[in-house]
Amino acid sequence: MNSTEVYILSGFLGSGKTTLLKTLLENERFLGRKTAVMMNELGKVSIDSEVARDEDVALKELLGGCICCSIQDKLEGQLQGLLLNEKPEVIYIETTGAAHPVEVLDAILSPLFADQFTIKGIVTTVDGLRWRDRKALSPQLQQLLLEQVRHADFILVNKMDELSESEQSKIIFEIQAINPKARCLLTNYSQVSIDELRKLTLSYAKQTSATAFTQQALNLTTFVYQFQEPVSHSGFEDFLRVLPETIYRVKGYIKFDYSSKPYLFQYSYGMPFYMKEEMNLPLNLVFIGENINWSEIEEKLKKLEMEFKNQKENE
Ligand SMILES: Nc1nc2c(ncn2[C@@H]2O[C@H](COP(=O)(O)OP(=O)(O)OP(=O)(O)O)[C@@H](O)[C@H]2O)c(=O)[nH]1
Repeated sequence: MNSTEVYILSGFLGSGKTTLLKTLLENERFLGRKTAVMMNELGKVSIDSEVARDEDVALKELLGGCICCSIQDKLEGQLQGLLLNEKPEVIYIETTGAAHPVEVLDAILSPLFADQFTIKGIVTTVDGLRWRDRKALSPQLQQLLLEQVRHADFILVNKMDELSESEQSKIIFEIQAINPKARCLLTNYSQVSIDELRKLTLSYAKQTSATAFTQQALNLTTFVYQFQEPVSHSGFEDFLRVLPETIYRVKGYIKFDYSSKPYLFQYSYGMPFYMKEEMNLPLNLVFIGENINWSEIEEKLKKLEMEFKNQKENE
């Protein structure tokens, strides 16, 4: 099955995410791809959704909370519904301006279907004026602006028309200093070509050295491991003990040597958590991290599975 491309549109309130979505949907209409949109708004009533009122675009709205915290479960259900019923080739997820990028990725990557996605990247719009005057914001909001820039893979410094040339270069300089890996573009009304975005890739895939070389280096990356076998619990604990600190999140289902049912496993900033499940679920483990060599992680997990298999054969 072809995997669905997913783009996360992040950015502060009023920075131009909906305008960007409009641009992208126009591009998609031209390309003729089956497109779906998920919009998340903090309020109970959607204001922006008419952007996607096109019979060719499947639209899901998540209202009344932020996907990165209060309505994660609802998001999972809606994404699964979209995948099953609409089978889109591409999904655009517009987050609320208050969302933190790591938490959004976390919310989207359900172990039930993460292997059906190719997360292409986090596209962040920055309101140039807001950035210029950011010192007037509360420290928390300044921090959120910074985090949205730091974790982005593609940054649109928007509302260029409102800035002088020297302000434009100063902002680009500041943003590139915070996130040198992201592509950074100055835009008016979030005008960007979809071809530029399609060059992004955030999900780990086995790469030949040639493709790895041409691919853009990204900050946050994701990786899905599919277990074929149970593993030893103590071996898995050893694996966790030496996980790099920049793996922020691991979640999914895992089977241990002593139980026929899988466990839901959650790991957040160094803390593991296990809960026994009553039914068999796909044994996918989803990882989110920064600057990680995922092939090393993959090798270690494979080794754990092999060890269990060999041990069983010797019994
Ligand atoms: N002057 C100027 N205005 C812009 C530009 N891009 C967007 N806007 C305007 O800025 C306002 C906010 O744009 P949106 O695209 O709705 O921003 P958003 O990030 O979706 O906003 P929220 O949904 O509130 O988070 C709208 O009135 C846009 O027309 C730009 O490049 N220049």
